[in-house]
Formats: sequence, structure tokens, C-alpha cells
Amino acid sequence: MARIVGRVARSSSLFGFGNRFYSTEASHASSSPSPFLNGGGARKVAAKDRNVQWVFLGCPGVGKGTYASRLSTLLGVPHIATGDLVREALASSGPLSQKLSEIVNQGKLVSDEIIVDLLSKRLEAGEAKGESGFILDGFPRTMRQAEILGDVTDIDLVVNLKLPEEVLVEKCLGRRTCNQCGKGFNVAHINLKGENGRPAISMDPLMPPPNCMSKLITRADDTEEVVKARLRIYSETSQPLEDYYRSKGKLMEFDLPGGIPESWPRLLEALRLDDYEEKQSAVA
Ligand SMILES: Nc1ncnc2c1ncn2[C@@H]1O[C@H](COP(=O)(O)OP(=O)(O)O)[C@@H](O)[C@H]1O
Repeated sequence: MARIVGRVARSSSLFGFGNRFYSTEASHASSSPSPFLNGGGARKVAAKDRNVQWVFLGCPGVGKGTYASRLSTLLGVPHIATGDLVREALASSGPLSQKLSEIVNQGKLVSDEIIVDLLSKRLEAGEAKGESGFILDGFPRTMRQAEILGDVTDIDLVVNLKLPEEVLVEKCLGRRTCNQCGKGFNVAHINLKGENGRPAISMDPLMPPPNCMSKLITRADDTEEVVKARLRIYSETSQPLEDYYRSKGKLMEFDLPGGIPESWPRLLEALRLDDYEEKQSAVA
């Protein structure tokens, strides 16, 4: 762990993702050629020459977006959420948007081809802007996606965030986004009693400021029925992914102890990033 985190975030370095998913340069032989890879693997850049390449796993509603976004700001790497890429594609007009809306509104997963295409384009656009490293949120969701990712780049660390299921449904139903500033909030009051060895969990709502209050929107797929479908699909697909990254020694399990005020410092400690800002300013 310390070794992984010790390599954290250099302010400028080579872009770590090499030739993207659609590389035509066969610079390493892939053991499981992907139909998306267009005939080969990609150059893998040594971890010491690039920023962190982390993945956040966790059920819908666990807070992957919140913690991945905070860490991306801290480490200076892009936070790339495939759910956001899907929602952007949904908001655009055209045949893809129609195809996606049916799938997403039922809580189902988008095909590996579509999701890899969206992610690939996002990474290419980032590379063109000089981005380095990434924190992926919501990808990979299937073993096929994990294999494709593993073919093209090295993942340094996979953080698996966990919360009891009762809390996840309430958190999804409480999610709100301001349609003007784009910030996310949560109006749910969580108060789960501790029982059978499980600690109590309480989370205060993350209320929007008054000027966002009248502009709040709820995601179309955050209805109780669709949330439950998403949780079911997640639990069916996540086990092999967790096992895969565990077997590679990359999985860090993290039980969230509560809301952001309790969880954020503990997560930084677990990642050995608690004194990161001080160290950065000492080096600068
Ligand atoms: N890696 C992925 N593979 C397939 N579908 C995805 C992937 N990432 C996002 N999606 C689609 O976008 C929807 C929203 O994703 P996301 O915002 O990550 O939601 P959540 O984690 O709350 O379910 C998912 O329900 C799914 O339809």
C-alpha cells in the first residue's frame, strides 16, 4: 500500500494511458485480444513516470463519485465517471441517446462496446489536454471491461467502498443535483442502528445552499424500483471483479464509517494520504 501511494501524483508527467483502447500499435501481445482493441495492446508507462491510475468500486449510492472527486482534486488527476459519460451521451440528440435511455432507465448495464467507446474518447480528449493518470469511477463493471483495461494499462490500486444495503437505497433516493452549478447533494437523513456486530451509521444530509434549492433535479434512474435493480445487478457482477483485483493484490476494502466528515479523514489515512497536502507544500 505504502509503495503504491508513495508514487502518488507528480504534477507533470507522461500520460499514463499510452495508446488508448483503439491502439493499432501492437507493442505487447495480449493474452485475450479484445474486439475493441483493434489488433493489439498499448504501451504501458512505468508507474514512476506517470500519475496515479486508480479505480473506485462500490455499489450505487455508496459515494464513489464524492470520494473519487475529492481525491482527484487532491492528487491533481482527472476523475472519470462512466455514469457521467453515459448521461452526457443521453443528453445529446441522436440514435445513441435513444438506445441508452431504454437501458439506463431500467437500471441495466450499457454494453461493453459502448462504454469502452465513451471512455476511450474521454481519455483521448484528456490526453490531448495533457491530462495524466486518472481515478476511474464506475469502470470496470464487468470482467470483460476489467480485462480490456488490464490489456491497455496498469491499475495501481482498486478502492472498494462499502456501506450496508439499507443505507444505499436511502442514499440513492436522496441524491439531488443542481442543474445550474452541477454540484451533487443528498437530502437523506441516515440513522442506522448498530446490531449483530455491525456498527451504527449515521449521516447528515448534504443540503444545497439556498441559491441551488429551486434548481435541484433527481436522476431519472434514482427511483426505488430502478435503484433496487441496479443494486441487484451490481452485486451479481461485482464479486468476480473484487476477486480478480484481490488476486492481483490491488484491492483495498474500505467500510465507510459514516458521512463525509467521519469517512474522508479515515479514507485519507487508509490511503496514507493524511499528510499529503503538507508534504506537497514542503516540496514546492
Ligand atoms: N462501466 C459501465 N458498464 C456498463 N454500464 C455503465 C457503466 N458505467 C455506467 N453505466 C451505465 O450508466 C448508469 C449510471 O451509472 P452510475 O452513474 O455509475 O450509477 P450508479 O453507480 O449509481 O449505478 C448505470 O446504471 C449503467 O446503465
